[in-house]
Amino acid sequence: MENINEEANLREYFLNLLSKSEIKVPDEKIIQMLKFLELLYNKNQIMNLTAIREKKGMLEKHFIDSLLLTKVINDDEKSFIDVGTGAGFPGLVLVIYYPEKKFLLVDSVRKKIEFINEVIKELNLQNVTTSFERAEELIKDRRECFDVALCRGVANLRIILEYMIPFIKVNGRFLPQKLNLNEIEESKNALKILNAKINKTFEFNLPESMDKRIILEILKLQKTDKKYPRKIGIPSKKPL
Ligand SMILES: C[S@@+](CC[C@H](N)C(=O)[O-])C[C@H]1O[C@@H](n2cnc3c(N)ncnc32)[C@H](O)[C@@H]1O
Repeated sequence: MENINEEANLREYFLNLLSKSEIKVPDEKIIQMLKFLELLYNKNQIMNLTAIREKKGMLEKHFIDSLLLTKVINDDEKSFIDVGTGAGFPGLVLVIYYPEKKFLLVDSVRKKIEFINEVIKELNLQNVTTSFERAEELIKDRRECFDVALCRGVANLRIILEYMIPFIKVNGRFLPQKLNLNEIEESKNALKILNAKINKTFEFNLPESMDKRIILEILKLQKTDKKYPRKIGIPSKKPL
């Protein structure tokens, strides 16, 4: 009985967050997202997947935060890569939200990708593949393949620009999520070298905590020189 009540409460809480954020999600996808939440919560008891340990916090700070991207993603964008997806944010939430789009979720830590593979199997998701390579390695067979690149919480903007811009097609978009605009100034050199520009910044507040969230829209203007990204570890040790 208690379980049924908890489930109903959480669902109500999620619906309320979605409504405050003006994000519409059909019923069958809500059910899938709540199953993903349950799997994450249970796995997080035995393995450190996220520092947010309670379900309501996960719903706001992981699920709603990931879904903010739906306000920026366009219908004609079909192929996505999420690097450093961790426990699946933002990528796996968007896999559920957009069954007609294709996703590649990447993390260098095998056990995180194994968790994601469990969720994919459990929810029978068909529009996603995964890899536990590092971005600097994976690029060799995925250069300029994706309409959109995603990356949340991985590293400073100038570092992730070097990881991500090479994956995107010319005229494609990189949509990193950030907490503030502080890293833009020091990323100017990286943007120039990688032939990319910041086109827009979108600002949001999470619906409960009111914490600020930023999504940057970065356009890839021309092909990236094949020497980028540099070898494993160099982008983070010696950022552009
Ligand atoms: C702080 S976690 C963020 C996870 C998730 N994106 C989120 O926002 O909850 C950063 C993740 O990036 C991964 N990572 C860092 N550098 C990477 C690289 N070069 N290639 C692939 N994954 C990387 C780490 O293994 C880690 O899981």
